[in-house]
Amino acid sequence: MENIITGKNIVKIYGNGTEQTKALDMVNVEIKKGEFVAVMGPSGSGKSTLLFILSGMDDISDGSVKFGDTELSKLRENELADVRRTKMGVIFQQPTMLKNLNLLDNILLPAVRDGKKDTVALGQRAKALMQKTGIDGLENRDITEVSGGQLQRAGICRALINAPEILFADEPTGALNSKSAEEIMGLLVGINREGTSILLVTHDAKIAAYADRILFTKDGNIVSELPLQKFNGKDMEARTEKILAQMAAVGI
Ligand SMILES: Nc1ncnc2c1ncn2[C@@H]1O[C@H](COP(=O)(O)OP(=O)(O)OP(=O)(O)O)[C@@H](O)[C@H]1O
Repeated sequence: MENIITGKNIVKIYGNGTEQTKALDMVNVEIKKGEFVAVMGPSGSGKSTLLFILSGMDDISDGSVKFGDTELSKLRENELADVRRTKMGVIFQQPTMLKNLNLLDNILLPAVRDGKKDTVALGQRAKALMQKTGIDGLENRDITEVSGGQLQRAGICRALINAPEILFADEPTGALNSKSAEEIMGLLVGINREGTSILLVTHDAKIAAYADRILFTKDGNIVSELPLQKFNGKDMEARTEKILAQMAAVGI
């Protein structure tokens, strides 16, 4: 299978002068098309930095990141913005939605920015995504009038509106109760089955257990990885145990 993301010798240094932090230190990483990869590791080990770098939201200090055959650092700012908006989706712990727009308009925003003119098709796509994620009927709600779980579902719809090739998710269930978290993970598994690659950052082994492969980070490096079978709705406990055992083995 082809790589959707190839990172080589990635170095990320924040700050300058005496106040420098090396957040990533020669990281090599590959994500295959269609893969669902989770990144786990202690606080400050570089998980979010890796997600920011691989999604082009932040630039590297050294090394290279390719999206397919495209070297991200070689793109002009507007070219990178286009790739990010049309081929990548991002969700965070707390979706940042605009307060003066209803849920539907927030979901449509990346497509409107993309200049897509076929508003009927777009409306239908938004409707289908809202149905799939279980928030149809809430189109006209203000973002303050929905639950955290519903807002995260809207965040997923927004991330998928331009049919991205990869979804980056940084602690997407971190603010949710365990039932909502399970439902969101079920949605992500479904999205992955339909072909969208996923890179998920989490500190929770139960959440990482939905992925096909786990990368473990420590002190700015990937120090270990664990391949799993594709999740088929079973063996959740055994998968979680495996992850916890490997974390203990590598001392994280
Ligand atoms: N904008 C920034 N400026 C300076 N240092 C930063 C910045 N962002 C992150 N860092 C530092 O880089 C290192 C890696 O941070 P990062 O947020 O990637 O870790 P993480 O594994 O995602 O942590 P957490 O689980 O706490 O979110 C840490 O030492 C952090 O303090």
